[in-house]
Amino acid sequence: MKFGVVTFPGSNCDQDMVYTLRNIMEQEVVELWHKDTDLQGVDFVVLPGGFSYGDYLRSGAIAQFSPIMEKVIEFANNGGYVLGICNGFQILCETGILPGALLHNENQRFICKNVYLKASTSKSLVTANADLHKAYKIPIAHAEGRYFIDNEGLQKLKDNDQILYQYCDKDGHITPDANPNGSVDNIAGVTNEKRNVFGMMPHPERAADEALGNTEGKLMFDSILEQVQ
Ligand SMILES: NC(=O)CC[C@H](N)C(=O)O
Repeated sequence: MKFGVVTFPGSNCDQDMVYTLRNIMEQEVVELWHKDTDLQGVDFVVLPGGFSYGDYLRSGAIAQFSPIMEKVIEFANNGGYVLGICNGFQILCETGILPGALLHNENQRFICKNVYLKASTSKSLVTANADLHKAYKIPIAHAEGRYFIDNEGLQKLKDNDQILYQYCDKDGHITPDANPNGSVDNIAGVTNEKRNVFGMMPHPERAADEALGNTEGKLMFDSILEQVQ
């Protein structure tokens, strides 16, 4: 599969993503620049984590207007696969392709630590392989990760089975104590109604290499490749 990883000024997880896709998952990867207006025929676009445009105004608020985003939005609207990790998720919410918004963490601090996640549905490319009863240990690193959506939007997410991941404790219980940032319903990731766009705050690409001592994030990439190929 041919992946395109977009770098914005201020992205800092782009090379982690390129490394994981190219070296661990052994896929073809095209490195795309925010000023590009050609997706070079990729099958799957990834918007990586970081601080695009310095997180000015709000994380993702400026990146959504990058030249490449016009193409990414067109690609997504035509059914193309798009995955946003952390800042990528923030950008996708800013564009409105994904529902909801990412607000400042409840404690108003940048949080960098391992958390536990549970896949909430197996009906998606990224969670198809997940054991719905297992808590996966994946790192987070963000200041604006508190997922917010109004009650009507939340109901719609639930009715359409669009919640991908929820924060939980190590035994898989979804409790307020296991919620690192104050997200509505412990939500850590969502998909769109058409199920071709995915966003999540945790970083599976930082937990995919044995050298890092945790490969629980690799499952998500395995899942994507198994479903699409
Ligand atoms: N690792 C990331 O992508 C996090 C950066 C993000 N802009 C924030 O909320 O702090």
